Amino acid sequence: MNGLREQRGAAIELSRVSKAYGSFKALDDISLQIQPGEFMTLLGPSGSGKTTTLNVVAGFTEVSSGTLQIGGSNVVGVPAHKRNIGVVFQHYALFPHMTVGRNVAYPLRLRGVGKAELETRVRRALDMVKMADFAYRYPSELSGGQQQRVALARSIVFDPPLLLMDEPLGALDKKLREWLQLEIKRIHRELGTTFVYVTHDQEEALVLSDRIAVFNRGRIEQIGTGHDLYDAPETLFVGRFIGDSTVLRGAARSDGSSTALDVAGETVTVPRRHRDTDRPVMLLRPEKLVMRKPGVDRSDNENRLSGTVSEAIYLGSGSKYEVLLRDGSTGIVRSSLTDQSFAIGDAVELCFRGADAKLLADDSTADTTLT
Ligand SMILES: Nc1ncnc2c1ncn2[C@@H]1O[C@H](COP(=O)(O)OP(=O)(O)OP(=O)(O)O)[C@@H](O)[C@H]1O
Repeated sequence: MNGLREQRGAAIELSRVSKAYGSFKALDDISLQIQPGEFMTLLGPSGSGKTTTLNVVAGFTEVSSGTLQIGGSNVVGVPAHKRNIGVVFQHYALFPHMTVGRNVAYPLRLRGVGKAELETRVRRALDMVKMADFAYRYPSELSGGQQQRVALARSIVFDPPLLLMDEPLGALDKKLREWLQLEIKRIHRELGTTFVYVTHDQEEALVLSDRIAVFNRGRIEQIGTGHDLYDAPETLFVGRFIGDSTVLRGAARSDGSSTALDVAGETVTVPRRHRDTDRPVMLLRPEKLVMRKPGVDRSDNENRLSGTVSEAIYLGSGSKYEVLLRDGSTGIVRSSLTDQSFAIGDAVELCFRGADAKLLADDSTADTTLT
């Protein structure tokens, strides 16, 4: 038997996978490569295809077209129970009539593992999720978070090279969720197993993942590290889904090396050309915007937009402000404790350097699909 620590993760490769239900495409030509031992999160709004993708990998859903390899082997057509994958769902699905110990031992019994080895492995899996003291309890005697830790122990006890988790923390309160996120991260590090994790919560995705695949309407919009997605979103949907953002729209003009937008009579400029085919928008992260009282001097290459503070949210370490712009859209600014503070109703200017704005193609689905 290999120790848990020596377990290597499996590589996964989905290539041009589609899944249709009648004329509806739940997955529309998805390609995704996951490295051995990687923590990959599938992130997106409800109905975007995350669970369908996970179910395809698990073998619970067959693809309509495309290929799927796990550990270098083609597994299309291989039934779920022959794929040797650990799975954890949102609802704990422990057997209520079995103790914690027997629940965790179950996958080993199925595999005919002998008593001595079974006991060692169950103990080790329960140790890993810090539930060793609960081996003789029944699921009904555990809290939701404890049940989910037992479900996790049951899914790793047979050393699967791949662990799939579908919103495993979705039913838990925020504090517990944040603590278990760190536990899952630690377990991933200790095991070296490949983890594929489904969530609609972008903060959770940022905390956990090596890389994130952002889903929208059955397609993957972008795959990258949290840093890539925040700093260099390739689409407006990704820019809006990850982190806070201000989106500026208006009639566009390009003069070869720069693009200007007319936002309700105020012109803002970025030093880049947009693609001729695009209706361009500018996306700004809160930390790239500076809020000032109107009329304060500015540097030459600074853009400014007038607005009115519509919301002030105290965050402890600073404040977050929403600013109603002239065109009716909302700007989002973050300020630190040392900055000047503003009150709702204050007239302000939002200032930014053109180089700090992302120029992206407009996409009408980007606003409506936020969760
Ligand atoms: N068996 C099915 N028959 C018909 N449509 C389905 C079936 N399973 C899923 N769908 C549809 O496929 C789309 C993708 O569903 P999926 O469960 O993958 O979304 P999701 O991103 O995981 O969403 P959620 O976060 O709400 O679980 C949805 O529109 C869903 O209604």
